[in-house]
Amino acid sequence: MQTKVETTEQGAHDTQAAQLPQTTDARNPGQALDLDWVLGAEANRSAIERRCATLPGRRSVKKDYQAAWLLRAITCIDLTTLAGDDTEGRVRRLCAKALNPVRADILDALGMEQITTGAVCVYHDMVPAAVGALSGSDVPVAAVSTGFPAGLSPFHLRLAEIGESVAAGAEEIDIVISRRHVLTGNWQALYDEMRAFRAACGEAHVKAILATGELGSLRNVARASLVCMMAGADFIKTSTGKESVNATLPVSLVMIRAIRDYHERTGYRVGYKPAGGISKAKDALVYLSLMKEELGDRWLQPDLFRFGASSLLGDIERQLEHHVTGAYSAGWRHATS
Ligand SMILES: O=C[C@H](O)COP(=O)(O)O
Repeated sequence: MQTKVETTEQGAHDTQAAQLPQTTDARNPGQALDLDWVLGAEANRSAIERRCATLPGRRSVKKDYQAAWLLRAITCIDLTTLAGDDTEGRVRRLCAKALNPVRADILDALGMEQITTGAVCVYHDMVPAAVGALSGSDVPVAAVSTGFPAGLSPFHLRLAEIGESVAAGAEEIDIVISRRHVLTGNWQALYDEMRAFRAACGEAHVKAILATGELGSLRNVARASLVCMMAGADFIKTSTGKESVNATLPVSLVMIRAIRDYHERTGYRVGYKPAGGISKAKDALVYLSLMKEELGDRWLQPDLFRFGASSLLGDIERQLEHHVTGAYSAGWRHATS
């Protein structure tokens, strides 16, 4: 029997392409824990910091393009309130803002239809108020569960909390991982925990909060990102917003490259959510351009990218108003709740 032998360079490329997994829009099912892959993940801090240092200084998009990017950023916000003094009234006001994030006259001037934020993100107790306020819309409620923000409540209670949030109508669950599993290199324990959280979520999508400010090194961030994706995370998220260091560009680059690696090896796209301390429109533009450069346009959609932010929307709306009127209004005019 004759076998076809590839002799041309193109033939070699075709063979290589045939070996790559097909990209799919299906939900990431996860896979077995691959420790060789995890332990092979490294992060060169100085190269990462050099790359990130070039980002904010870069000429950014201007005028109408900038307005379009800012509107896109709004559609990717998980509009968040995670405060001990949250009330149902505050959550209802936040939901009203999520449904109408930009004033009609500004949208008219930009020639845009109504948009919404990507989701509203609240504590478990506030889920019913948010679900009620958003009913009839496409805006999902995301609940922070599993003993947010420390994630140190008994494991069975963390699983039960997920179940209760889903039963109350949350369509997205932001879980917090046990940092100690990462700090002690217990990747199997992290994988098992994440797998159990994913199973408890059922159809609800799960975002794995790594709390990167508490993981000790960028290498740990890379490894924890891979383990959570292998265990079936739909999104990986930087922070709770409660750590002393939250979303940063170097951490983002490491996580985004882990997402790229996972996609190249498995064909599954996992989403990215930087969270905590992102409050300026210009920072949002930097994150969007980082996503575009590292992962491509497909990751600029709300099903694959979210900002976890409580005050970003106000600054974006202020910048859009300036774009339309030429004047800046006071920041307090753009409060979100
Ligand atoms: O997940 C979202 C964060 O808790 C929001 O943090 P932020 O209040 O600093 O925007």
